[in-house]
Amino acid sequence: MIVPVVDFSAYNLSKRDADGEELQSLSEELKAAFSQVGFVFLKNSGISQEEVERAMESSKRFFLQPEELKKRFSRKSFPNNPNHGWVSMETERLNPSQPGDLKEAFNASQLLSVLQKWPSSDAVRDFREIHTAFFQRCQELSLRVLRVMAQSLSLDPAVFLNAHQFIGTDENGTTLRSLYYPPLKSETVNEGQLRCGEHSDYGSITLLFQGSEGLQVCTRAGEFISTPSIPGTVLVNVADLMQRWTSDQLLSVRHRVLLPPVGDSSTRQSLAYFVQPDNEALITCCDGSNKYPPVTGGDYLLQRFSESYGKN
Ligand SMILES: O=C(O)CCC(=O)C(=O)O
Ligand SMILES: [Fe+2]
Repeated sequence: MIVPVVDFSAYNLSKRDADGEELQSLSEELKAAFSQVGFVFLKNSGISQEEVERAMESSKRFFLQPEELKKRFSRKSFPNNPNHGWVSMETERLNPSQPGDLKEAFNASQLLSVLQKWPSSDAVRDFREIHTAFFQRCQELSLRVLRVMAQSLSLDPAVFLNAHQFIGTDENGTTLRSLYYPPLKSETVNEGQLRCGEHSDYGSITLLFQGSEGLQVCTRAGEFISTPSIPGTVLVNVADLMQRWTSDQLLSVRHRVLLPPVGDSSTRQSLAYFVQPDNEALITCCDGSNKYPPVTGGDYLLQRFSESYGKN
């Protein structure tokens, strides 16, 4: 199994609308990828490699600051939005049966909230502006992908869009997460510990921009295979709530980030844009079946967060 590369030119962000025939063939390619592999590389999406590098470079300056400075922005220290902010090394376990992940992250969500706190010391003065702009570009692209996905299942093209109307506000949990995997010494790594434990994502879809290799994706036969990092593309995957929404027609697949080889002290960066349905959107199986009970986007997300961060 390899992750297919699909050309998104027909509905590229610089285009106002798409030609009907081109859109139809794009939707067929996406359906094949999402129903068989769960992941697809999109090329010519409209988000440039320069935009990705700018966001990664600004994040890296934040992560390289002393711990005390980062702590001021810790996740859970903002009562208005418990998900926003910095996550320190080994705090999160995406595979709850294994030790904490060897990564740091910064989650940005609810951009429009005036209460949101953003890093603003000299080294990271541009952090808010760059992350907000990148969030908005990812938002535009995700809505386009969701529209094509609805068409791929012969549904009303607006069916997924209607449940993603409030991205960026406090009524929607969509998050841009910048990830930094620091250099590791193999002596200090615990048994079973990874850079990012085996998991599937929670929401509707995820856009992932990787600075280097390291991601592995699980095949239907249960074997993890390494994916390349292809500059200029965005890796898109179906997440758990979308699999449930589509009554398992589209697959949310487990993935993980491996440790670097022994003696390799390189760092790794990625940007993950986790698209979530609106908190109040009621997700019911889109084929009209009752394979899964209806759940709201907000309740589903809270339940999944409590599993990966523990109860405290
Ligand atoms: O860093 C990566 O490449 C993947 C991260 C990931 O899968 C996640 O945070 O959900
Ligand atoms: Fe993931």
